[in-house]
Amino acid sequence: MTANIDHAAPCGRLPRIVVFATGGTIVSSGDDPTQLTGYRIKGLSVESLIAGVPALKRTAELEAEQIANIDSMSMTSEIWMRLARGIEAAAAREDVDGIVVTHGTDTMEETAWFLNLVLKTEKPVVITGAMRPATAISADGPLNLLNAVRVAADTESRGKGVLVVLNDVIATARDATKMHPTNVATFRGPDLGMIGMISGDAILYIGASVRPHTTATEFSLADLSGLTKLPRVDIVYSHADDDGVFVDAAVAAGAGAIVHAGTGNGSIHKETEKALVRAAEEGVLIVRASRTYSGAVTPGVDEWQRAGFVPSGTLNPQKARVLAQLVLAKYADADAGERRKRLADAFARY
Ligand SMILES: NC(=O)CC[C@H](N)C(=O)O
Repeated sequence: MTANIDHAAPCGRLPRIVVFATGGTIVSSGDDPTQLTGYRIKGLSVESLIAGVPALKRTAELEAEQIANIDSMSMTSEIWMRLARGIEAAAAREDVDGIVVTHGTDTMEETAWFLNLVLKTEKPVVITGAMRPATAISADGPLNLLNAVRVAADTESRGKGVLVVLNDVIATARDATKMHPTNVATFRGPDLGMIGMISGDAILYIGASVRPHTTATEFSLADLSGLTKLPRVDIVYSHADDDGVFVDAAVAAGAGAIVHAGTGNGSIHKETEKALVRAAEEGVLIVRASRTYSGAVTPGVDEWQRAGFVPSGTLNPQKARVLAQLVLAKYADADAGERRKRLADAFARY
């Protein structure tokens, strides 16, 4: 069904959307319009971004809140928690119809996935950013922001989980993945996660995620109330000549879980396997993900299953890491066996 923004405003007033800004390319500046890489955040604020898109005024009543102003490769779980608390407070307000988050694209998928698992709201939460800095020729940020606000203002976007909107695509937080370092069509790939599109000013949904999200997950901000950051989980990336050095380093650094970004179907080098089995025996949770970035990782050989390694299914390594962090946070007091069972259940469910 098509919903046009002109028809989405609740009874005679413009929808009220709260924009939470965290930084990213969308507020970055180059030295001149042709500088498309190597730019930096140089003091542009979310207000200046909004002021540069006059059409926003006709689309929604906007409120802006700056949560951070960083490049998202330096994102932290401390910011995630602050952001999630801000969103929940805004979403609880009766006069607020939707939420937009502006964010760098590097870790956008991780932030979106975290929010998708913990937020307890049916109101639309849309995350957007840009691939070209605000100063660039053909900057993509202004239209992405306008489209994100349109999607957040559309009543059809309610209850769909956190949505990633970039380059006219509406994708689920679960499946959207950054696939290109510079192209504006970076969120794409074999498992794109696209459930809708923006065509002109029309918003067209063509699907929905069947995995539980937001109000239907076991996770919430209440589980994280005593924490200033999420538990440590490291990703170890496999390759020829691999060995257990980084696994041992992760255990020594206090990792509660390790996500192994294996070759192929979550495969593990025989030298690394010894270190992972040792880590599992010490109670560290082990997730087998894949560096192939598509398809599903299945349970694998008997030895891996006996050691309690959990296959990541269709979650990529960085999203598997976030899910493992939430399991560790929620089930911190459980014994190792129970925690591992919760982890396996979470990967099967979400
Ligand atoms: N296109 C981008 O947003 C990437 C720029 C920056 N590295 C960030 O993620 O914030």
